[in-house]
Amino acid sequence: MDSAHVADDLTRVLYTPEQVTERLQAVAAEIDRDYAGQDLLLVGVLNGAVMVMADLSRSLSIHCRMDWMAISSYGSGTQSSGVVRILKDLNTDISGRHVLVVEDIIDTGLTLSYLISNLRSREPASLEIMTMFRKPEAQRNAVEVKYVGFDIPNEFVVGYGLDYDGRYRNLTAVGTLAPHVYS
Ligand SMILES: O=P(O)(O)OC[C@H]1O[C@H](OP(=O)(O)OP(=O)(O)O)[C@H](O)[C@@H]1O
Ligand code: HPA
Repeated sequence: MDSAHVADDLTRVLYTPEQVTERLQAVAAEIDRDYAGQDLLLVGVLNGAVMVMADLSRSLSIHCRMDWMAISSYGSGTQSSGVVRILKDLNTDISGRHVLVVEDIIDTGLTLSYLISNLRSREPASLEIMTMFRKPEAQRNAVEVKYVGFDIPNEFVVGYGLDYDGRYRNLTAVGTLAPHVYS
C-alpha cells in the first residue's frame, strides 16, 4: 500500500531539493566553461532525464539545442531487464555536432554503453555524458562519464525524475522507498 502523499513513501532522503539544485548549478558552470563558443546539442534520455534536462538547460548560459531519445531497459521493477531497446530516436542528425547526453542515473551502465556506441556510429564532433546520479556498478560497463552530479550507494532510489513502477518522478527530493511500497 502507498501513502496519500508521495513524499510519505520515502524512508530515507539522500538529497534534498536544495542539494540537488546546488550540485546541478556547479555542473552547469563546468559545462558552460567547457563548451564556451560551441553549439551544443543536449540529448535527453526519456523519461527519467526530463527534470535534469529542464533544470540543467536553464542553468546554462551558453547556446544549446535539445533533442530526446527514449530507451528502455527496465520493466516495471527495480532490476534491469538486460535488454536495451530504442523506443524513440533523435529528430536531429548529430554528425559533426557537439553532443552531450543528459541522464538521470547510471546504474548498471548497460543503457548508456549501448546508447553511446549507437550515437558514436553517427560520427558526432564530440560525445560526452552528464548524469545526475551514478551507482558503483556502472564501472563494470566502463562508461566514461564527464559530468557526475552525485555518486550514490547501490540502492534503488526515486525522485527527481527517477521512478518506481512509473511513480515518484515528481518527488523533488531523492531517496529510498519504505518497504511497504514494494509489498
Ligand atoms: O545504467 P542502467 O542500469 O542501464 O540504468 C539506467 C537507466 O534506467 C533508467 O531508465 P528506464 O529504462 O527505467 O526508463 P525511464 O527513464 O523511462 O524510467 C534511467 O533513466 C536510465 O536510463
Ligand atoms: O535506482 C534507480 N531508481 C530508479 N530508476 C532506476 N533505473 C536504474 N536504476 C534506478
